[in-house]
Amino acid sequence: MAPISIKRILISESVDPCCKKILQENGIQVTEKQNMSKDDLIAEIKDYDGLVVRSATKVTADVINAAGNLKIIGRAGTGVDNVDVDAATIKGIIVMNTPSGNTISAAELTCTLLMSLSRHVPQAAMSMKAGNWDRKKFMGAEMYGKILGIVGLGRIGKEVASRMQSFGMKTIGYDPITPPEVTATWGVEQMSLEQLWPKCDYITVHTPLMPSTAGLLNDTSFAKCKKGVKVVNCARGGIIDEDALLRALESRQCGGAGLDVFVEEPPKNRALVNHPNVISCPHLGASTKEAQARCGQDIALQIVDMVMGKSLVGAVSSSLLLQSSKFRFTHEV
Ligand SMILES: NC(=O)C1=CN([C@@H]2O[C@H](COP(=O)(O)OP(=O)(O)OC[C@H]3O[C@@H](n4cnc5c(N)ncnc54)[C@H](O)[C@@H]3O)[C@@H](O)[C@H]2O)C=CC1
Ligand SMILES: O=C(O)C(=O)COP(=O)(O)O
Repeated sequence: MAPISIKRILISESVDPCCKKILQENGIQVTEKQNMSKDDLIAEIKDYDGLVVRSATKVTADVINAAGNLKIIGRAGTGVDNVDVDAATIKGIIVMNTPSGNTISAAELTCTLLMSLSRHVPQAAMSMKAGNWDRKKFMGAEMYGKILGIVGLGRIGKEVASRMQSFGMKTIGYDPITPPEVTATWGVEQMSLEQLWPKCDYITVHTPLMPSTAGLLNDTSFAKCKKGVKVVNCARGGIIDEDALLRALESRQCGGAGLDVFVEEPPKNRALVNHPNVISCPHLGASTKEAQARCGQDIALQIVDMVMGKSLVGAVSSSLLLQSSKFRFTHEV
């Protein structure tokens, strides 16, 4: 592809310092400004031809339309649901992400939440800090022999499967794109969601957030689950409907939830976070030194490649492609 001139980039979140270093070494001027309001970003963006974000910056149509010179939006991470890709595409702005940089970290946090749910580790730790020694209250259950349903069998779903298999869990799953013959080689038996819901002791979701996955786990699907099913959402807030989850927790249809992500971050739904059977994190799936270093480096190198006219690895070229994350990334050399 033809080289694209990028002179000034705004990094609007805490991205690993290697990103700035690589960009600067390649002659790009970099400004870092965090915690900007939407109005601040709208006022600021017109001065830049590149923007690097994580998940907190909402790159809405307003922001994109205010950006006279913007040529690229780089997402140092996986999900691009915080970027209006349609609006960017209309303006010819390239959106690219670094989809594999945080896979292992997100999978590890998912497994941590699954295990914490089974043994009440966060609740027990809080009880200890309060001076208690309560061995009866925190009776747990083994993971061994239990059934884990994995909804979304992409990069992270696959890594979660292999890790939880090592604890003796049986892994089943559903994905409309990854073929069952492929997941069978990872030890994951695929079936329809209707078949999956009633079988699972634990369910974890690993799809992107899009219209077809919003509220995937809702009142109707919870009603089809085993009583006491435990659920984890380390993907995106809203894939498990938060109001339905609270209702299921209150009726004990759901026995516990591990949540890393929320519809609004920080979450306004305090009843959910404060529920005794909910353990939660402030969107920490990708927050490891290793994942941040990879994502920071990958996004910088991808931008430099683009400036050099080398390739378009990781470009989200149209919103249509987003419908299926399998086809989200074009590689044009
Ligand atoms: N908590 C965190 O910090 C992190 C969260 N994430 C989230 O995890 C999501 C998944 O990441 P990856 O595994 O890397 O993506 P991926 O693209 O490799 O896998 C997603 C899978 O979901 C499948 N899928 C799409 N629609 C579906 C549906 N209706 N039902 C079931 N499966 C469906 C796709 O076919 C694909 O195989 C990201 O989109 C992002 O939102 C990713 C990294 C860190
Ligand atoms: O990569 C993703 O999709 C994530 O959710 C990680 O988000 P973050 O970069 O930590 O704001």
